[in-house]
Amino acid sequence: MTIIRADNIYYGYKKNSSIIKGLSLEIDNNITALIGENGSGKTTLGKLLCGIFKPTQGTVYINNEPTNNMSLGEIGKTIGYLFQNPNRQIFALTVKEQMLFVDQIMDKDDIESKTRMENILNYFDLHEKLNEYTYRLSQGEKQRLALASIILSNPRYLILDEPTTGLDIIRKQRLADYIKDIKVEDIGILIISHDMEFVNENADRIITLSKGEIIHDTK
Ligand SMILES: Nc1ncnc2c1ncn2[C@@H]1O[C@H](COP(=O)(O)OP(=O)(O)OP(=O)(O)O)[C@@H](O)[C@H]1O
Repeated sequence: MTIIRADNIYYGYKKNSSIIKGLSLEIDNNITALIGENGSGKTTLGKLLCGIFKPTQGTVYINNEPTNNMSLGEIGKTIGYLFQNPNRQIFALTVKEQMLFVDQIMDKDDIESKTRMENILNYFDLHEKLNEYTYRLSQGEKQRLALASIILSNPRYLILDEPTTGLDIIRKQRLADYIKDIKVEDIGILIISHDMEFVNENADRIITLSKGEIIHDTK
């Protein structure tokens, strides 16, 4: 089932120069990896697919709906995006506040959402950090908190930009296990990564980008 579709999209940061050049792509709810050399446009494409950027030409569809006029909030109900730098995602003073912020947005029954929050924090080994200031967390802990808070909002699809950066071997394995677990729940994932070992072990499909164009797709 196609979740995200890009139809002949273009995007550039400067006038008359495109980073993404007439790219078309269909992504289903599998585990897809997006690889390519530095500067090939992976992060730019990830941000286009989740609506942070709007294409200068062409259209991105989510569940067959064009996203041109959708707000980031609307898209965010379906797609969760993990920034390459977790500092861009973490804005609350403490771990608990970061998680509760998402919770309040979700507007769910208290006990149910509290249990869900605790389970997710346990899963990412953050339960003992509940009252910790976020600025005191290590890079790997920030990465896990950013991911935990996205997952709490229950997205149908996840875009993870360099999710293994700053993770040790055990945490990387935990992330791989998590990816397998949520695949069972029918949540699709796009992993943007340079970590070929992680990609080869976990992805069902590998898309290679070069100079803003798809040059290889194992689908
Ligand atoms: N905010 C920006 N303003 C101007 N140019 C930008 C901006 N962000 C990215 N670029 C340029 O766009 C191109 C693609 O960048 P992008 O971050 O999408 O590549 P990437 O494949 O994710 O790279 P990396 O593997 O290094 O993370 C690069 O040449 C980069 O310098």
